Amino acid sequence: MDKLLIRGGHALNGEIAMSGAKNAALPILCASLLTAEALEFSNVPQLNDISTMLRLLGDMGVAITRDGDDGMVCLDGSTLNNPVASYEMVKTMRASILVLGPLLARCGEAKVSLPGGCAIGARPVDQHIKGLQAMGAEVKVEQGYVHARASRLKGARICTDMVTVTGTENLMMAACLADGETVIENAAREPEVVDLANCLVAMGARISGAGTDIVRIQGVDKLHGARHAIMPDRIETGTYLCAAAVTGGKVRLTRTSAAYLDSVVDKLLDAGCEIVIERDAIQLSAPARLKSVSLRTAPYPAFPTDMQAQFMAMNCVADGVATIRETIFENRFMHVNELMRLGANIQIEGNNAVVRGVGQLQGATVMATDLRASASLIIAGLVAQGETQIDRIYHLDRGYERIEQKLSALGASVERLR
Ligand SMILES: CC(=O)N[C@H]1[C@@H](OP(=O)(O)OP(=O)(O)OC[C@H]2O[C@@H](n3ccc(=O)[nH]c3=O)[C@H](O)[C@@H]2O)O[C@H](CO)[C@@H](O)[C@@H]1O
Ligand SMILES: C=C(OP(=O)(O)O)C(=O)O
Repeated sequence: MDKLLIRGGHALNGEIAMSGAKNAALPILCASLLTAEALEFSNVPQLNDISTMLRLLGDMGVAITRDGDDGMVCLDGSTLNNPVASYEMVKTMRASILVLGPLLARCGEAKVSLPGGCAIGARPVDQHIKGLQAMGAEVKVEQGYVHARASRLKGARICTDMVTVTGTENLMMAACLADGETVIENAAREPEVVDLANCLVAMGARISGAGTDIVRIQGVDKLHGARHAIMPDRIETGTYLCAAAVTGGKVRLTRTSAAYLDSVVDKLLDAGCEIVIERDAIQLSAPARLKSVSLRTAPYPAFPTDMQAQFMAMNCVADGVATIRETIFENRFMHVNELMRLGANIQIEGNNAVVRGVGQLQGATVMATDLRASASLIIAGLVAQGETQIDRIYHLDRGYERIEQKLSALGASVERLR
């Protein structure tokens, strides 16, 4: 199993380009299930989750052409013949549930394994199922699989119990081919939902309100082929900003946008960083010592849960005491014990973590437990004295494209041990 060895103490300086967003690319690839015409996507990141999704779509009969080097992926759903997502596929990637809505809408049936819990929480999919039932689907959950049938879905008014990102995406895709209008209330406003909606509209869907909490979809008989460029990864961007901030560095991140990062940029300014926003780049200059910043995670446009662990790592070496409140996932503090192995001072009280900044972290061997926890350990390792070895980095390869090359290009000492 691959490990990462980091020799801390190098300030990150220079310029690197950001990749396409994992969490936009995953639902957008699933949109290929909605049409028999070809789709061409650019800026698709090379990540394990993307390979898993392409394998899953391939299993279902979608024809795939991928040019790894330039992020192009072409999908042709005219040969779709197997509306089934097996446990073997789904267990490695929760986002596989995103095939449920489009499969059902196009094929009239779908059999998709329940994703099950994961390190950060139970993550049920009851809202996805409730929404499809409201659209007239007959849904049974048996032997770990969701079996859904509907000769044609019917438009419906759906109000989800909580804001759910993939739930909104699944229902939005299903509604594109439903009979009549679907209204999703309490919809997720995440930029990735908007990117998916833009792609669906390019395919002929009739969607309004994406990016607000009420999305309206007027069903059409069929969708057609289209081209779409995946949006930049705001979480990858935020992660490199934190890495530069913690090491006292100065970086320019290109092929990205600050437009989706207001809450993160605000916290970095509060921490004492200087930030220059360009049209498709962001520059950050770190202060000699960061100030602690408290935060509370919540659905977009509030502070993203996917950046919580990275800010926790920054706060470990900042001046002062920060309170970090996680409100989205019930178990997203798995990185805390590992950060403490590096000398951090953190106390957990329910869904609050109180972080008291220390003068210096010390390198140690730590274990990555989930994707963003892994990122937080890298950030901590970059500023720790001596060597930090991070085990189980397969989590990292799900969501960060060429991370050791990108960090090395900024002057970090990072080595993959195989
Ligand atoms: C592939 C992808 O885009 N992943 C993102 C997506 O995950 P994902 O879409 O899985 O997360 P959700 O927005 O659905 O989850 C939000 C909360 O709602 C709960 N819930 C959700 C659906 C449901 O049917 N029932 C239910 O109880 C979840 O357990 C969680 O507590 O949004 C999360 C929250 O921004 C991010 O951390 C993930 O990176
Ligand atoms: C939790 C994440 O991803 P997923 O929903 O795919 O597990 C993430 O991107 O931080």
